[in-house]
Amino acid sequence: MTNSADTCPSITFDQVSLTRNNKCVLKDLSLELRESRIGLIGHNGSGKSSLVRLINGLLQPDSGRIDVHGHNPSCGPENMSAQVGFIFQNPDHQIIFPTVEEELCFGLINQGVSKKQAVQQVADFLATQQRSDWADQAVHSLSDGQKQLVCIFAVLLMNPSVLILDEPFSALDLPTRYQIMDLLSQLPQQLLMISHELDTLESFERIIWLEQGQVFLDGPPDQVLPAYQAAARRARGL
Ligand SMILES: Nc1ncnc2c1ncn2[C@@H]1O[C@H](COP(=O)(O)OP(=O)(O)OP(=O)(O)O)[C@@H](O)[C@H]1O
Repeated sequence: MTNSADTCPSITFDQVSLTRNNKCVLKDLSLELRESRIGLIGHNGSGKSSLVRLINGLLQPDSGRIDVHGHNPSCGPENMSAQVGFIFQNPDHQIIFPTVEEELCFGLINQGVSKKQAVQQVADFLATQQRSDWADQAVHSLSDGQKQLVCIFAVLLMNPSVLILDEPFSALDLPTRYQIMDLLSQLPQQLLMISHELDTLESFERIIWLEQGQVFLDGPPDQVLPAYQAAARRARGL
């Protein structure tokens, strides 16, 4: 994935702590995120998904301050949807409506666009993606990769300034993964991506490795990714 922008407005975490189920998940975390392509890695349970859910207000911190391009996510996910687009691992957790057109219109209508205008915007957008034939399709008739594309399209139609992807490739075959990586690489938005597939992060500008809710290593991919792989091998006694 190539970088499509230099630096972005900042996402700032200032001494943020988060507890879930009486367990400290993030500890006094301070981060300044300005790069346009940032990867988040770390073992299961290290706090990656929790961290990104703080950015769009799906979770609220116990203490500390978060600023997302000048917006405070304490206003909740509905109010952050214009700033932050969130793409989950499993598209079935995101898709609500029976047809692609209805699914894509939903966010726009929520933003106050009239139904007629939303339908037109969706048609125009699908045309730019050479997917006009998808409008009337039943979402359940699409493959997992195509459903993931629908989720990405739905988010892009809202034109957020930040895109968060939480393991977006785990259910996809290689050609579909490459297709989506190609699409993402061309976007002007700031992009934060959690991935266990390290090759998808190789061209990012910055990789943050979380361990037990704290930053273990933070730097360019050619430093952080090999260190992470070496640690994983050591942990397996290899
Ligand atoms: N829905 C939840 N309710 C309560 N606690 C949760 C929930 N999800 C996660 N946690 C807690 O938060 C901790 C961090 O989880 P999180 O999902 O942020 O980690 P992660 O690094 O994204 O893991 P993974 O790579 O497995 O997705 C977990 O160890 C767990 O204790």
